[in-house]
Amino acid sequence: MTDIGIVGLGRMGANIARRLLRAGQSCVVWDRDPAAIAPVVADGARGVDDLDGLVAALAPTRAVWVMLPHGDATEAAIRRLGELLSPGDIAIDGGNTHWKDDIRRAAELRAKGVHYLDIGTSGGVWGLERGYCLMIGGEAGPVARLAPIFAALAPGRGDIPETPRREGRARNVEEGWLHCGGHGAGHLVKMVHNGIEYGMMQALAEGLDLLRHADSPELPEEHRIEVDIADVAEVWRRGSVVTSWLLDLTAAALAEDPDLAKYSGRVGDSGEGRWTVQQAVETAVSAPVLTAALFSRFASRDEGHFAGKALSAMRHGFGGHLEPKKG
Ligand SMILES: O=C(CO)[C@H](O)[C@H](O)COP(=O)(O)O
Repeated sequence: MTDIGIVGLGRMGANIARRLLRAGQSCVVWDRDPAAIAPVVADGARGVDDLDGLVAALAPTRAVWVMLPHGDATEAAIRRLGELLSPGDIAIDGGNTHWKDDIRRAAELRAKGVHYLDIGTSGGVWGLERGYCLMIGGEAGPVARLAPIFAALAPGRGDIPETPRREGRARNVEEGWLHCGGHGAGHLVKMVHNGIEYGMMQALAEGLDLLRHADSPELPEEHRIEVDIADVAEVWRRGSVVTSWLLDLTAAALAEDPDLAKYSGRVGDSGEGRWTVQQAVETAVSAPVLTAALFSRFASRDEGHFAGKALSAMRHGFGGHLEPKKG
């Protein structure tokens, strides 16, 4: 494999470049922030000043991996790559783009003979050490060409036991990378992965919240139980049915501070949960857990809290119940 280009050296892109460099793959890297380029160059990449320079520095046939926030930044980079790349080259979007955008872009790039792959990339800030789970959409040819890149980025088999009765299926899946289907399939699978992530996170958070409040003054005294949720999260990591990486991360955070005081309780979102719920509506598939998890994030923001005010107004209206104005 010749050099690969990496565009965007944020939390994900820089470590993707580093993991490839560690595997012996040469990389040409660019970020619009020059300060982000230098540390990756120090780790062995070749830095360039702009996207044009990146494409010029790569030998045909090229592969350029864009790892930018979804939306305008990614769209602009892919559009410019469409102008710069030559027939046979491959443009990759490894971010969290909506899969419908992939279908449109792939058609636009195909008209110029440029291949396009959408790659859902999971592993977060731990990917450098643990590897990245890759969910790939696009034509089989470019996927096969980049197989060594995917193998280097993926976690590998590790110590995960083999799933019985998988004989005859693609081995690379067990190493952590999957060609999910045609254009858009990679980001579709990643979108739903993130929707599931919301649901799992929400379930853990609600369960721990219940235990944290098991000594609530709402309960009669003889029913109040004090629970150390940092220890509960830790013990659940060991052989329980709910073991998971999300639980590992939760246990680590609770060990540091059982009150999680550095967080406000306001939970953001980057869009994939919303798209998952939209997908559920468009396909008439019932997804109540994923939807509730998304809506719970919205509620966490307490912006205006108008619904609560409306409820109080109705309670006041029909029952004379008075609720004090928030202080
Ligand atoms: O893709 C990811 C994890 O798989 C990203 O961390 C993403 O930001 C998570 O989604 P959100 O920001 O909406 O919680």
